[in-house]
Amino acid sequence: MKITITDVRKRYGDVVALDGPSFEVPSGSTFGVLGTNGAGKTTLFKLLVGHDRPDAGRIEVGGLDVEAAGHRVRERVGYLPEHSGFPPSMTGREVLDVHARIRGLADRRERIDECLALVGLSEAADRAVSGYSNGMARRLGLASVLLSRPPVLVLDEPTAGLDPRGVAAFHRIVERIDRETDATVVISSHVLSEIERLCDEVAILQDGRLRANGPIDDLRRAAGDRVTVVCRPADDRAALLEAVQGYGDATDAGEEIEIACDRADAFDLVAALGETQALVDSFEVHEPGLEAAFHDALAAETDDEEVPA
Ligand SMILES: Nc1ncnc2c1ncn2[C@@H]1O[C@H](COP(=O)(O)OP(=O)(O)OP(=O)(O)O)[C@@H](O)[C@H]1O
Repeated sequence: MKITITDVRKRYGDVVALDGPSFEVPSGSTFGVLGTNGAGKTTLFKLLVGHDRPDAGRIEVGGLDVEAAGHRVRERVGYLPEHSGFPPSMTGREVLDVHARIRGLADRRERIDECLALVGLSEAADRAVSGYSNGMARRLGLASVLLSRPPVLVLDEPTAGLDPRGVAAFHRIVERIDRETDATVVISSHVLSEIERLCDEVAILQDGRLRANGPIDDLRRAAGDRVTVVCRPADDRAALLEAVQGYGDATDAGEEIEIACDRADAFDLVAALGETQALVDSFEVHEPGLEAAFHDALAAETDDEEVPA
């Protein structure tokens, strides 16, 4: 089910939370909304699921206007908010039973079992939620969203605060949903690698504005002229930093030094590193990823701001 966002604006007092982004989420895609803190991701999701109204602009889900069609849109969209809580004394199964009853599901028992299995909570289903880890609670939240098989899933920073195992488990579930259903899945995150792993397309927001959007492969290709050379210094890191000056933007990244440079300059840099072997233990050249596209998108904005009106 396609989602269309057109020139959506939202203010909270003096704060402009959304400043007119327009983009489409293709039907059946797994779509990432990427942005730093305060970029407007949660605001956009609240408008998308009808929990709040835009000041201007329009959002359509499968051709239905969210503002005009209210509850008909909410039936189509399963929303996992950034923070959700459950009554701690209830078991996971009881929580899902309440949600299933509210939605009037006919095949309640079977569907609850299916959703528990899908999120890997079958064995923990009859334990009190108070004993669940953060990761289990998030997966229970996802199960509650999946119960009514909504054609659109909106997941707001679903892995925030989870440990690496919890993140990996959540990712596997999203990948399975992507493989096995036609659902359109919209996920927000500020973790680039997560979006890169899970999503086909992305919209990058900053300060409420759309900075870039499209298939991740296209954004990567657009950023393709930049590569990152990562060096592990021998003893004298200051001398190495000095030696790489002029080839690109060098960053002291803990144990390593990263030099972001044009592909054309990378050859000269690698040759120079070869000549200064005493300074370098090892180096690698990294091809551009979504990270390069993200930084390009944000840097383009900084450049715009530097142009006098
Ligand atoms: N109810 C509100 N009242 C006042 N300001 C708000 C409200 N909700 C959001 N904002 C502001 O709007 C801007 C966008 O916030 P939003 O929560 O949508 O960003 P976000 O991208 O989800 O950020 P995060 O990654 O930190 O969750 C921020 O400056 C935020 O402080």
